[in-house]
This record gives sequence, C-alpha cells and structure tokens, in this order.
Amino acid sequence: MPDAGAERATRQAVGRARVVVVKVGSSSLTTALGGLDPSRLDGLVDAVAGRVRQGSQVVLVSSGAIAAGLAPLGLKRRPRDLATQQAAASVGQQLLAERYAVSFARHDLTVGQVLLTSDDVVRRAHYRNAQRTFGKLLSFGVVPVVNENDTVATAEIRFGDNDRLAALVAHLVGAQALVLLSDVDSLYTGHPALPSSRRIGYVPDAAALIGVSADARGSDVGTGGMASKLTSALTATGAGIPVLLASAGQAAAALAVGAGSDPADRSDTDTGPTVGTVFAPAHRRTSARLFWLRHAAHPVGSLVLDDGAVAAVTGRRKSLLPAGITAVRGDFGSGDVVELVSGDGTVVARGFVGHDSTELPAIMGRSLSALPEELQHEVVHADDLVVVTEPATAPAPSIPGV
Ligand SMILES: Nc1ncnc2c1ncn2[C@@H]1O[C@H](COP(=O)(O)OP(=O)(O)O)[C@@H](O)[C@H]1O
Ligand SMILES: N[C@@H](CCC(=O)OP(=O)(O)O)C(=O)O
Repeated sequence: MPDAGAERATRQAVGRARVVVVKVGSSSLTTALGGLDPSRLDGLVDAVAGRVRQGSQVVLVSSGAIAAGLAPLGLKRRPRDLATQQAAASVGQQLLAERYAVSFARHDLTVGQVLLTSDDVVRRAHYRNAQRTFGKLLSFGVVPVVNENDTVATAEIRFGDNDRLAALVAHLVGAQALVLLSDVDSLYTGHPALPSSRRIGYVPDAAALIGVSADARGSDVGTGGMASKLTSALTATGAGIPVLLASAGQAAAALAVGAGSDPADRSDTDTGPTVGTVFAPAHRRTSARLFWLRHAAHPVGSLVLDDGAVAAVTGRRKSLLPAGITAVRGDFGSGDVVELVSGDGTVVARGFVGHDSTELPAIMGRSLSALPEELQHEVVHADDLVVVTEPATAPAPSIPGV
C-alpha cells in the first residue's frame, strides 16, 4: 500500500530544494520534423527562471545537440555512426547554447555552457575541478547548461545518455533534488502506449520497480528510454537525492515550490509539485567518496577473487586479504580504483586498492602472517569498497540495483 505521507514528504523535498538539477531530453526540445522548437525551449526556460526567482539555484542538463544539428546538415534522422553524431552535435550544440542564452536573457539570467566528458566525472581530480566550476557559476547567479561533450567523446568513454550524467551532476553540485523532464508525464508499469499500463505516482525504493517494464529504446531523437531514467533516478536516490520524473510540458508545475506554499511557510498547505512520479531518497545516504567509487570512478585494474574471498567481501563485508586473490590484471598504484571480480568474471565490488600492482603477484594466495611486516595489510579495506553486482562485459542492466 503506497504511503501518502511519505509521497508527500518526497514531493515537499523536491519543492523545497535549494539546489535543483533539471534534465531535459531531446524529444522535449525538438519539433516533429526535427530541429529545435523555440516555443518548447522557451516554456522550459520560463519554468527554470521561475524556480530561480523563488530562490533556488538550478543546473540544467540539456540534451538536444545531435537532434538540433540534423536539419542544418540535411540529415533526415539521427545518425547511427559516431562520427556523424559528433558532427551533428558540433553544429547543434552551438545552436542550442545560442537559443538558451537568448531565452534566459528574457528573464535577465545569464547561462554558462558546461560540456563534460566522462573523464571529468570519473577521475577524481577532474571531478573536484568540475565541482569548483559549478560552485563558481552558481555563486555568480548563472544557470549552468550542461551536456556531454559529444564532439570529442569517443565510443569507449561516452556516457551516451544524459540521464546518468544528470544524476552524477546532481551529486557533484550537492543538489537536493533531481527533476527529469521527458515526453511522458510519469512512470508507468509498462510502455504508456499499452492499455494495461498503469501510472505510478510514487516509488518508495528500488524494490517497488520490480515488475515495471521500462524500455531501453528512446524516442526517435532520444537515447536510453525509460530504463536509463530509472537507473538515473536510483543513482540519485541512493545518494539521498529525491527525484521527480515529469513531462517537459509540465515543467512549470514540476519546478513549482509547492501548491499553496510560501518558502517561509512550511505548513500543511505545502504539497510540493503535484505532477509526475517521485522517487524517495534512500534512508542510508552513501558517502560522497563511496558514491563516486560506485558510480563515477574509472577502474584501472582488477583483482580476481576465489569463492571464499567473494563470500567474505560481498556477504560478510570483510576486507580483501592477499590470501583470497588468484590473479591481478592491470597496472595500478596504491589508492587507485580496481574492480574485484569472481572466478566466472562477474564484477562483485569496486575498491580503493592498498597495494601497487607490482607488489601483488608475490603475495597473492598467501596469509598475512607469512608476509614481511610492511606488506601485512589488507589489499582492499572494507571501508574502501562498495559491493556491486554486474556482469564484467555485458552492458548495464536496464534497472540495476544501486
Ligand atoms: N514504463 C514506462 N513508463 C513511461 N515511459 C516509458 C516506459 N517504458 C518506455 N517508456 C518510453 O520512454 C520514453 C522516454 O524515453 P526517451 O525517449 O529516451 O526520453 P528523453 O528524450 O526525454 O530522454 C517515453 O516516451 C515512453 O514512451
Ligand atoms: N548528448 C546528446 C544527448 C544524449 C541523450 O541522452 O539524449 P536524451 O535521451 O534525449 O536525453 C545530445 O545532446 O544530443
């Protein structure tokens, strides 16, 4: 039975958030014939500006570069090959940025374009650098408009979908809410075109999504579909950030501070935004360091574990000792991020490693007491690892548990 009180509290939290990340998809910014739709973009900007006027800081993660670049290049549909996508993004991003600058200027707001590659959020030093940039832009009252730097992102390092990028940015800027705006008004139990699909207003936790069928195919111009939105939502809620999924056409209602609410009056009249689907934040908030390790870090090597070590690390949340390692892959130093892999190749955890890769072959399989004193320590300390369950080579599942 859904808990109306808990749903209301989540909606209020979205409405009261001081820092909000808003993500909008390509399909919500383009016309049916392709190309940017200025009136839809203006509608979104009006809603964002309204929230800024209410005292919030808003970061806008906007897709649409590739879609906006199609018509100027004479392309009829979204290209499949990376090089043509990159060319379209190069042309389209320019148009998108220009349109946002003009549109926000109607509200006397300045925008700052932030194009990120995955390196900017997966490498720790870059992550901090991006954090500083956002902090400065927001302190100037600027609305940062973020997209992936598609023109230079290679197939290997690409995010490919801005839903995931938006969740990482929400964490990076310390947002108190993530608002995902799409071309669908809510999450449904199945594809909204199916008569059997039912609207879901509130998702208390990841378990509530069992049985929900979320398509990984996006619209003609978008990517990722609903599956990537759910992954994004669970990533954000795992970091303690409530999420609202709504349609871009309802942006004003989605970004409202709350029906009948005045920011100074936190009374019962404050409902928070009443549209869309809200996802409650997890009770146990992951620390910033472990969130980064789980969702953003780029592993530079891997350690293969025997069955006993897998059980100890994943089941009993123990540290990884040299005795449980059967193979070492990659070239890494102490403090780097590595994957812990079971014998069948499944990634079971990620951690900050306590040894250089050159030290490990001589000590793996051996008990601590048999080692020289300076090497008598954990390979990955229990406080430095997060348990994950994902196949080593397959793409991420459509709704991974986070
Ligand atoms: N369970 C579901 N609930 C809602 N929408 C769904 C579901 N499964 C698939 N979809 C589809 O996902 C689409 C949104 O994904 P996408 O086209 O990638 O959006 P965007 O361009 O906004 O990122 C919706 O138009 C909807 O048809
Ligand atoms: N970076 C790409 C968008 C990729 C993407 O995630 O698109 P969408 O599914 O429409 O949010 C672009 O600007 O075209």
